[in-house]
Formats: sequence, C-alpha cells, structure tokens
Amino acid sequence: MAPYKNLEEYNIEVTNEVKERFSKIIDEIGEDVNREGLTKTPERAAKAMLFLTQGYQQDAAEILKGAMFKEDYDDMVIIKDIEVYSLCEHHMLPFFGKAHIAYIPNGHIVGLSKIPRIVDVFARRLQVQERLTHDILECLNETLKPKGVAVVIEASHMCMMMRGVQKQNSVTTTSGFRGQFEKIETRNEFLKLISSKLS
Ligand SMILES: Nc1nc2c(ncn2[C@@H]2O[C@H](COP(=O)(O)OP(=O)(O)OP(=O)(O)O)[C@@H](O)[C@H]2O)c(=O)[nH]1
Ligand SMILES: [Zn+2]
Repeated sequence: MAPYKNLEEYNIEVTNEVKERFSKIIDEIGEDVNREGLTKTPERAAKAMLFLTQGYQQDAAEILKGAMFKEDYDDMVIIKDIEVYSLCEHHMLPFFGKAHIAYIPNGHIVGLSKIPRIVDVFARRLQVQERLTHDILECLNETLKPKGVAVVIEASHMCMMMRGVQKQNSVTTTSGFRGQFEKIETRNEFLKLISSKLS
C-alpha cells in the first residue's frame, strides 16, 4: 500500500482502502455496519489508525536537524514526563506512559520541543517498548552527537490489561544509556533528578 502523503488531509486512496478493511472487520465481528451509529465508523477508524501510525512518514533526524544550535552549555539537559502513546506490534493495542530523556551537549543544543516531537515520530508506529526506547536513544545519539544521552520509558500495556494476563497495575520500565551516562555517577544523577518532584 502506498504511503499517504499529506498528514493533514489524509491520502484519499489509502484512507479508502483502510476504511474498506475496517468495514469488513465490523461485519465479521457480527455488527451491522449500516446501522446509524456505525455508518461513518470505518472512515473514522481508518483516519485514527493512519494518525496513530503517521511516524512511518516522518524523519526524526530531519526534525532534530531543523533546530540544532551552537552553544557551549555542557551540563545535563533533562526533559521528563513526556507523554507517550504507542501501539504494540503484537496486538495493535495501545501502550502508554511517560518518557524521560536527557543529554549532555557537545557543542550543540537542540530546540526543546523537538525531543517530544521525535518521541511521537517513533511512538506512532507499531512498536515494542524496548525498540521505541532504542530508536529515540540512537536518533539523538547519531544526530546530535552529544557527550551522553539517556532515555527511560515507563509504560502500561493495554494488551496486558484488557485481555491476556489482565494485570491492571503493572508498569514496564525500559532504559538506554550512551556516552557519559554509561558512567554510574552520571546515570545516578539523571535517575535521581527524574524521580525528584522539584526537578
Ligand atoms: N517485550 C515486549 N513484549 C511485549 C510488548 N508489548 C506486548 N508484549 C508481549 O508480547 C507477547 C506476545 O506473546 P504471544 O504469546 O505471541 O501472544 P499472546 O498469546 O497474545 O500472549 P498473551 O498476551 O500472554 O495472551 C506477550 O507476552 C505481550 O505481553 C513490548 O513492548 N515488549
Ligand atoms: Zn500487545
């Protein structure tokens, strides 16, 4: 299937193809796709699915490169509590939580908003939490080339809550560290700051 080109307008051909498939699914599960409440549902579901997977059409490195500024600051920069909404690749059900990201600049800082933006680029794909963590980590490491980068994600998986093992309160934590964050003191400072209410 060809990727849709314009995220604002949705490519009509792709939306229609996905819509037809949702229509079939609704029929297969025993519902009446022609009843009033459902007539527009295949189209809504198609648009929602294309929105939630738009990361395939986006280039995270280009987003970062668009706002890199020369700066001598070489202490830790932390952006914590970034909301994450993704889809697990096994069940295509949501997993969601928070990302905490830090880097130590090496001559360049990056526009702060670009970090949550690249989280969304990688989250809006079919993912596992481990790969999402590493995608963000490697993109920052390779594009910004900082002295160090750290990514921690804490998330709950709907496929473990609504179905399957049906555990409501388990949280999965994944993490990745590069450069100076591989040193235990730097890593501990980061972990202390992200758990502090005041940071
Ligand atoms: N490592 C990892 N596993 C995940 C993630 N999201 C979902 N899973 C797991 O992927 C596994 C898929 O296992 P399968 O046995 O093939 O699928 P299943 O029969 O639906 O498994 P249950 O969920 O245990 O009912 C499950 O254990 C899920 O909990 C993720 O982000 N990372
Ligand atoms: Zn799953």
